[in-house]
Amino acid sequence: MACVPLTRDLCMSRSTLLSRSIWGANIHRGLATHLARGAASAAALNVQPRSPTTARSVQEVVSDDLPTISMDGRKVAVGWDTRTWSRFHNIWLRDHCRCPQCFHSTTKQRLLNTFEIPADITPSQVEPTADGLQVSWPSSESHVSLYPWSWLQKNSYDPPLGQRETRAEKIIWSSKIQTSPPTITYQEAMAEDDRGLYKWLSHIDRFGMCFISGVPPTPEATEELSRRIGFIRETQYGKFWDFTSDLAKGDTAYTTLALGAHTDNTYFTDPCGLQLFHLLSHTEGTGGSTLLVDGFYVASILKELHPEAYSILARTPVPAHAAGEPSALYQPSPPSGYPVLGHDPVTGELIQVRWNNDDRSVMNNLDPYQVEEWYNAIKTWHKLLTSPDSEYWVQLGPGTAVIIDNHRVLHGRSAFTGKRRMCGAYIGVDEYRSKLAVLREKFAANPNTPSVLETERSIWSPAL
Ligand SMILES: C[N+](C)(C)CCCC[C@H](N)C(=O)O
Ligand SMILES: O=C(O)CCC(=O)C(=O)O
Repeated sequence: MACVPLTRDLCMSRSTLLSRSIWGANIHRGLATHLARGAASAAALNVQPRSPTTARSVQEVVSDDLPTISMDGRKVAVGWDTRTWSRFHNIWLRDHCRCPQCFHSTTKQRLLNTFEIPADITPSQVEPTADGLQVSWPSSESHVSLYPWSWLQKNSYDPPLGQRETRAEKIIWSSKIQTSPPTITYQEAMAEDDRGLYKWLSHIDRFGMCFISGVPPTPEATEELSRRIGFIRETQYGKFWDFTSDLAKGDTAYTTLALGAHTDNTYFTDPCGLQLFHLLSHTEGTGGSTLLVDGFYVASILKELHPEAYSILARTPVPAHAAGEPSALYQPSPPSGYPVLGHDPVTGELIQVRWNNDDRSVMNNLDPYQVEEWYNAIKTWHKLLTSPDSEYWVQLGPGTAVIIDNHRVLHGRSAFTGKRRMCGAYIGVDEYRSKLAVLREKFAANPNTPSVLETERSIWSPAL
């Protein structure tokens, strides 16, 4: 649809211009997608109509269903309906051009030199099209950008429209989950079409853990299973671990001691994302049950019943160390550590639990007036963690592995006697979330559109 430039920064689509008496010539209707349509009033746009046209005529203008577009100063406003407008800075739009000159269509990396965009850049034309908002930029050779409406809605920042790629809803659980814990079979997990792998990772994403039944009771099969998700995260404990109570490594996991509910790697800046355990054998003794606790469930109760304690655990950094191996002395960066309850700085949602009281270092950063309330807070936290309502005890055995989200689910074990052989692996949180994102692209895409694997990954992928 050709554009008829009206003034420096305004344009009307030719058909719109010819077929309508347009209110405030810089207004046209656009694709309202699933949103109710309605006329935008001049007041809402803070725009002086170019001709004495009432808002009503704007409503009459709704012949096609494209959003209303307006430009004021350094922004383009998109009217999704009478109450819902998004404003995008010109420089922001230019910076996010996805044309092949500005954005590498294979590597999905920005090619445009952001820093050469004039601070006062203004479109020479803006036009709503069925494919999205089309913006022409003043330059020696005309440069046209196109922004799909759904992309603009997802990435609207003024205001946020709540259409961001939200993570799958979390299903928080108590000890009652033992009646039907999330489980997949080894065959499903290993199936080459990855559908079972997607089911497995979707369970982990929702529940924070998942059992895998029918696993051949060998370290080799367990390692192969772990690698289905991503490469194994190597640490001072090695890559794939196969351990017992021989203090082969300087950590109480390599003893017969009980381990209270904890998350691993609190001494790392970046604790592992997933941890898989498979008990290969336990002979000549008893005990060694596995403890699982949903840290998000316990945090939700703490927040409800003890908001002050929640707030202290959410803001007080906790130092930690791993110093049992002569060749290693781990502390997080910064050494002051991170709070027990970590939150998304944008959404405020709880996204991480970091808790290992055994690995906790010296609390030398506490506000002197905070010391006792901090200890009261962790006592309250511990009381909830160790309640029968929270603790899910399960006896693992050869053939049944369990994988946990180490940013959410705490684990532990009861003391034991005899010979007990456990194997497993860490997977990095980014490797886990990347694999889940790729599988979601493959399987959760709109069934009416070809799988993204048959086409290029969209340059409009919500993750980019
Ligand atoms: C898993 N594996 C047996 C290899 C090591 C266990 C290390 C446990 C450590 N205290 C932590 O909480 O991170
Ligand atoms: O031995 C177990 O069952 C668990 C050990 C443990 O908690 C760990 O390795 O982090």
